[in-house]
Amino acid sequence: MASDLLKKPLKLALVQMAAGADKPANLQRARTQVLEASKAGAKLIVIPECFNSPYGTQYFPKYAETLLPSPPSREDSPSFHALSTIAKEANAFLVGGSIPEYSPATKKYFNTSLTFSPSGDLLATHRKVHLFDINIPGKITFKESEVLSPGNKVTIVDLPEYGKIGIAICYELRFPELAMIAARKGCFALIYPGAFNTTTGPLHWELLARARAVDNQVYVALCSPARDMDASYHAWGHSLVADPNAEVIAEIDEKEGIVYAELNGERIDEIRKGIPIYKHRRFDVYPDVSEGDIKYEE
Ligand SMILES: NC(=O)CC(=O)C(=O)O
Repeated sequence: MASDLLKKPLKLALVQMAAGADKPANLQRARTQVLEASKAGAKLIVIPECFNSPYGTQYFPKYAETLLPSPPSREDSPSFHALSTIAKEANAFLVGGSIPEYSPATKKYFNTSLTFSPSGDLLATHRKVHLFDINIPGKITFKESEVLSPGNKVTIVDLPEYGKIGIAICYELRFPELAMIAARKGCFALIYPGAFNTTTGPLHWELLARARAVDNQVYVALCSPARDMDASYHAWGHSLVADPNAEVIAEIDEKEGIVYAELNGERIDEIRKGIPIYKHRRFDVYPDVSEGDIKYEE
């Protein structure tokens, strides 16, 4: 029996690519690796957070592109046009990691993810809602809000013929509310382009992916850049997929490569039938965060 959440099996690929200082080279690298994933049969392909630039507040203004009005011109956003073309060439849904965005209207910068259909049409834009501002003395200090402004919407994307996915970026994995809202609005998977680091990654990356999966009984996919020890930010890597039972079903180390997983709606149904938390919730005792005044894009 086909699942209501994911109507047919879907091959997912996470492209853990290296992203350096040369933007055209990053775009070319994304193309080569996305096409490789599509040749292997992937129909939903994800690339990492900040795939067109090094990750760091000092780089965002230089690499930022203007996305509005949409579609932007090729001069305003070479990455938008590259992603649209790559999705079409790959004949796959493409979650285009994220890029630094500049809005001339508001004079603000954002960390923005664009998702394209297999025909190259833009399906969704997600601006990182929770900015990564942390200070772990002696280890890592990072303050996205020095340069970036936050987005203000939950993003849910309908993939025709398959079902819905929730999209959020990196640090947002730490906010269970976003995941709960997307899952309760009917998503079969939560997709996070992300770039944890060698301080937070070892303890939190897999833990949080498995936590969001077990909380919500959905697939969770995290796609990181490959680690570059010459860069100012050392990405954790370890792109992975957790299944609805919180089992890691595919994972890579810190080097470049592609992670594949078959997503199956019947697996979600089976897990929800065995442990029916969806039926046991007590919204007479506590509120349902997926109801009420939520700003989301669907
Ligand atoms: N880079 C991020 O947005 C988040 C991260 O590294 C962490 O939460 O840890």
